[in-house]
Amino acid sequence: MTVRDVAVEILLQIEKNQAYSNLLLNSMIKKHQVNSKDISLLTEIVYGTLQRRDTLDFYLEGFLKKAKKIEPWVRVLLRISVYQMVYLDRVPERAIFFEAVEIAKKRGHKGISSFVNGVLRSVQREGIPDLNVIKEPDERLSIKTSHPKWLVQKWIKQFGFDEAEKMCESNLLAPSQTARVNQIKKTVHEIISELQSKDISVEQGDLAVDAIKGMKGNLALTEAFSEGLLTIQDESSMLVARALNPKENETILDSCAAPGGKSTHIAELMKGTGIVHSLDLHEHKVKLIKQQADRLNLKNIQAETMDSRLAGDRFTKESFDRILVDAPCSGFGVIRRKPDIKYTKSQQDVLKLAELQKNILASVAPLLKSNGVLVYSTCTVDEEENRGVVETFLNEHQNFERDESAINNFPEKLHPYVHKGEVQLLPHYFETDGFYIACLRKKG
Ligand SMILES: C[S@@+](CC[C@H](N)C(=O)[O-])C[C@H]1O[C@@H](n2cnc3c(N)ncnc32)[C@H](O)[C@@H]1O
Repeated sequence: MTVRDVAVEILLQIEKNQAYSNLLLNSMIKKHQVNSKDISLLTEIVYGTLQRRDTLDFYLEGFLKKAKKIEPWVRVLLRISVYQMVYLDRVPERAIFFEAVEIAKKRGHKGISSFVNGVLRSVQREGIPDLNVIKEPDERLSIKTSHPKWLVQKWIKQFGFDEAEKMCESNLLAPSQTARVNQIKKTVHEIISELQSKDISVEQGDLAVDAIKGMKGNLALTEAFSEGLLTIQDESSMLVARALNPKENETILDSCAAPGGKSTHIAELMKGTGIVHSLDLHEHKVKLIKQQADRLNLKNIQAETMDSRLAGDRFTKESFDRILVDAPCSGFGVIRRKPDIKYTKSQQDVLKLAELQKNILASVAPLLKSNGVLVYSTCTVDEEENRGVVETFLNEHQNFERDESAINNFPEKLHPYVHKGEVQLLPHYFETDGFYIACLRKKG
């Protein structure tokens, strides 16, 4: 199968089965033994086409008017072809046309291949339509950046038009790769010079003191990763354990812990002492926490499969020094990494998730000691989750208050975004994931 054959197959499965783009891409690369030089083109076509799906449909609309019903695979093929024509300078148009026609012949018949050829030739001849013909600003932003209109309208209401526009545009960029240094084993400077001596160019991160950035290629394949010196993690996520601020020998609950990014960070900050109880609802995901703890040689993590809404049946009241609720959320902060999120998540999902987050917080709150710290975090930017959930929690739990101590020690460049013990990072502020962190304390 050629790169474009595989791209059509992946995009079709995402559409039909709502498969996760990142997981499916990795498994298809393995299944079809895509060679390393083709992986970047495949990734670019799959993510680019997915990121710009609605824009591409808008471009194609005028050329498809006379067509009766278009089969899903034909639409996907046209989308990837127009994506390459419009956004990828280095791919010659004759290669795009030739491959599109070959795929259409293989998957369909001669009639379909002439149809595909005809549509693409018309796009080439007449050019793509100007997006400025869309008069309504919210509709134009929705089509231009390929975010559903309800979400664009919600973000305009929440952040204002300019901020919403910046966020939608930055969601189209490729995510950066950062890693956390396991500071039990090496300092950030030691790791940087070690990697540089192997011609891997890296530098210190911008926001988190544990971060290195700028690496190209797959970090999971490096020696430093398999030796447990590094964990791939976005810098915004690294701020969560710093906000929790665990101390050596403490007892910590991480109530939604898989795949273990933050549990392992907490365990590292405790230098392998004390205990981190890491819960997750799904058994297969709990295995991932154990794998990460083993890779990093962390003995102070105890991972268990459990619904954290039932944690009160398993643990005694007031038994934890600190609790983290890194909650299941809509994920609107990680659209760069998982573009499918913007098409699959609905406002109803947001409301359900906010309810689940409130229930998890309410269940774990009694397990925290007096003066203990509760951190609630999400990788979303949605106000009905995030701030809305914290406000409901504080109204219903008068024995809790906002806690500014740890979050005020964040690097100075974050200060404009820190307010009363909470921080909302949007992806365009520092090219990180969009992330929300709130620190609360149980009154003594
Ligand atoms: C945002 S992810 C956690 C990421 C993790 N903290 C990390 O840094 O790697 C949310 C997790 O919550 C889990 N989850 C969802 N509902 C849950 C529940 N009721 N109890 C425990 N875990 C739950 C999901 O399986 C998912 O792994």
